[in-house]
Amino acid sequence: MRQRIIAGNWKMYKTIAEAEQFANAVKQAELSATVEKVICAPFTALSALSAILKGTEIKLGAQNVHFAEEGAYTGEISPLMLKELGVDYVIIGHSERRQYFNETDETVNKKVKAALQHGLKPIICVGETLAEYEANETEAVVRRQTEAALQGLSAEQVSVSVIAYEPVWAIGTGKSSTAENANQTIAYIRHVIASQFDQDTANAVRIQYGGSVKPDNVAGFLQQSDIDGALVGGASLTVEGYLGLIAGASTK
Ligand SMILES: O=C(CO)COP(=O)(O)O
Repeated sequence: MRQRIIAGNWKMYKTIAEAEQFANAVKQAELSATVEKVICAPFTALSALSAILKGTEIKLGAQNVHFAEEGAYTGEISPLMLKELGVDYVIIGHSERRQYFNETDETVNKKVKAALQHGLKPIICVGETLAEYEANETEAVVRRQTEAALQGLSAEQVSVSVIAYEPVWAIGTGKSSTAENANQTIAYIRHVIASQFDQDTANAVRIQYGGSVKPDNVAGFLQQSDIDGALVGGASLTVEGYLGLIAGASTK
């Protein structure tokens, strides 16, 4: 049985003070132990959050990482720096980074390998654009992105990774995919992994859905056969929203 995982992707929101306020509020709450809980915060807030959340079940994630340990890469953050901050997960290949910052399937693969090499668990984002969806290219796109991201990994490394299927047309729009359609695409991604590696690895890897997930729809996604969690933007920014997502993900 795969453990459910809810990750909040705060994107470029929350100053350190706002992040501290959020963390101090959430750590007071009774949280379901069955769901793995992650907050992917801006780099600037990671140190403060690490101190506040130490000893709680809430894990820290980053939203990007460079593939080099160090070097002349102005503005970048290395896996070593994230590990030093107590970060467990790192989002790699988010569609906003593919769209605005030239992230490619090749750089995603390099970053995934570097993250795993330094003990970070990648949350690897795949998903089609609206144009690709309307052209019935969803499966071709997620196959290409998944195979490229996982190329050269061991079965064990894939098993500890997380994939996030995020149809770009559902991100920030309020128009999520249906639970059934999301499950169909995620089952296809699992099939791709079974072909690239083996069925046991495909059965072990956790695959999230992301794209307008809210406390009032998260349970519907998690009740699907192949969906193991959610990667959530907007709804994870408030304490009430984040707690609601955890509660919704805890229902059978
Ligand atoms: O991009 C997302 C998470 O990485 C989804 O964002 P929303 O939940 O705001 O649609």
